[in-house]
Amino acid sequence: MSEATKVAIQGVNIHISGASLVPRTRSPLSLGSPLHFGSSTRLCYRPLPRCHALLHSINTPSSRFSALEPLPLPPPPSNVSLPSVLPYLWDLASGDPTLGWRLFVALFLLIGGKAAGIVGPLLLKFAMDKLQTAPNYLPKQSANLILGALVFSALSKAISAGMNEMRYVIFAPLGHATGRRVAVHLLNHILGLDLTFHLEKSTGVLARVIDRAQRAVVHIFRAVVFTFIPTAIELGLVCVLLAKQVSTTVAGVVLVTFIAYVWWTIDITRAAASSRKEANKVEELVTGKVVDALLNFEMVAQSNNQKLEVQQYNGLLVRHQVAMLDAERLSAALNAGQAFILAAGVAAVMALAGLSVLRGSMTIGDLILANGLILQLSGPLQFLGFLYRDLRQSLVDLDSLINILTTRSSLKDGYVELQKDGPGVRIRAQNLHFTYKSSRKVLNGVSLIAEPGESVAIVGPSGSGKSTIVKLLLRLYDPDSGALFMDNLDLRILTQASLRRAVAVVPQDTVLFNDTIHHNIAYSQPTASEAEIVVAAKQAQLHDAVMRMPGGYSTVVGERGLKLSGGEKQRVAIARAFLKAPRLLICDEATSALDSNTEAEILKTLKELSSGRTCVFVAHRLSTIMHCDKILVMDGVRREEKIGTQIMR
Ligand SMILES: Nc1ncnc2c1ncn2[C@@H]1O[C@H](COP(=O)(O)OP(=O)(O)OP(=O)(O)O)[C@@H](O)[C@H]1O
Repeated sequence: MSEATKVAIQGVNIHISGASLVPRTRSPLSLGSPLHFGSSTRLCYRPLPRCHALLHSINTPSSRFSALEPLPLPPPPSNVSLPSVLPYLWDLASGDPTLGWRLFVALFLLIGGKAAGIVGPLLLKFAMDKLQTAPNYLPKQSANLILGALVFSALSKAISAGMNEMRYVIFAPLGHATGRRVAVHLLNHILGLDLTFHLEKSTGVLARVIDRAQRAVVHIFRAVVFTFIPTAIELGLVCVLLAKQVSTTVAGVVLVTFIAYVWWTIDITRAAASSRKEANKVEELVTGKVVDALLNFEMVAQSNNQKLEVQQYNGLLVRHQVAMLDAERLSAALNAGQAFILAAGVAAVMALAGLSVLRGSMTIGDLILANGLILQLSGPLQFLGFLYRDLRQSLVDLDSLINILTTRSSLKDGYVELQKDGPGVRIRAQNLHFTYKSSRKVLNGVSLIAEPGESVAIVGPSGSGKSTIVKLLLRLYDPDSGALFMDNLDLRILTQASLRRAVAVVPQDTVLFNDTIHHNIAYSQPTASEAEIVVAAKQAQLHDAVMRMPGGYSTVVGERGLKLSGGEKQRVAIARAFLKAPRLLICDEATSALDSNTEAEILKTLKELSSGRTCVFVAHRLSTIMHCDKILVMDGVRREEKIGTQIMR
């Protein structure tokens, strides 16, 4: 190799050679002749199995509910106190076009329901007073009036309950829609965070946080809109009524009872919250543990570590049990205390009212009214305690939501669009240095130039940083120093979406979703037509294998479906890449897990795929890189002072 063909590598132990800097002329990919498309391609599809129908339904949201609302949503609350969370939820809910009329109708039903509840005891008092003072014989009209009052006082409870339920039906969709918006927002945010965040967080934990946040929003709505506000209104009405109709002392006793009840509820619930917080934390660990053990079952079984996994799981469950028992003890104290305060309040009111009746300053009707109104309040009060606990729990759950929503990606998105189409892309790496968080230095001055259409191999011992270069090329990380350019544009100024649109990766282990093979191929280009997917599968030499599957392209593959062989999985990745028609193709040890026959076949397909594109091949085997234009040798020796010049042809 002439000196001129060598590409200088700055830095210590990494070198690149250009086997030929003159791009080879490659025959353009011939797509047309062997494949015939059109209506006949539809014959490839067999009837959808049930599971596919289910997956299909997941992808087509009901028309009753809007699909994805435009983002962004309001900034998350600064803390999880109710005064901060409520405006946040209000902002979220106000995006719903039905908010106005739902609020109006709910308010009407709220007032109507509470009024109906209070009218009952009033009618009863009226009937009792009339009966008490009535002579032995009443005219028919008066008797009918009393009977009517008695009947309506009984019916008023049902009217009140009916209006309350209707209020729930009218307002509940808003709570659920807001919960959904939060969950969508959260998943959108999480998927936008960098790889470091995802590597640090367990998948199980993140799934749980999303689930809890969604439920927390629904609970907060239920507690605040359906209980706290209505109960406060009802309390006000009851106290005013008691003061006017019975006595201010009785109204005072009811108020004191209520304050004592709320105080006890808040005090004990606060104490229980820390136990629940601990229980939540451990629950996340428990879920993470189970998901990890089940996802990595093969590894667990191979290492004979079933016992270890179960032991660790049990240890976490014991911690969870302790925290839960603590919370349940406090919950028992809460319930008992609430019942006692309520009973004491009712007893005091009854004693006061009874004395007044004996003294003649109150009628039996007044006593019945006082009793009726207190009982009327006690229903929501008992519910209030339960919902307050729910609310506290929901606020604790929202804590994790805020933590995640306030986490920012360490990679700031760029603003320039990388062209999607073109014959390959020009890559320039300039003196790259990179260290993973809390790890040793991995890249120490890597430089490289690949012209459009050239193929570059990256070789080197395990751990020398080959895949790290791929991650930098995909901008999953930024280099600590130095820069990477595509089409002479720094990756940091490119939008991540346009960069990733122009790049396709065939990894060592292809990720398959538990979905149809059709969906799995289309994953790189979700808008692709059926015909395009079949073309890609044929180009990847996958079509015949798909046609042998029980459901053709509708066969569900992945962990919960049909298992594919290593070679078939790689062909799915290659079909994805064909479909995407990238400017840069990255094969990250794409054939290293395959036997030599399969490898040879896959390499043939990859060669076709790489034609006319810039390609980066990360490989251990010489067979994979023989055809490459340039070879970057990563020297795994980590002594920074070592400078070698190992050139491979
Ligand atoms: N997310 C990470 N956090 C910390 N260290 C990491 C991370 N990913 C990789 N490393 C470390 O960086 C070094 C380079 O890893 P990399 O995967 O780039 O090597 P490689 O050359 O591709 O290895 P192999 O051939 O085994 O795939 C290794 O020592 C690895 O342990």
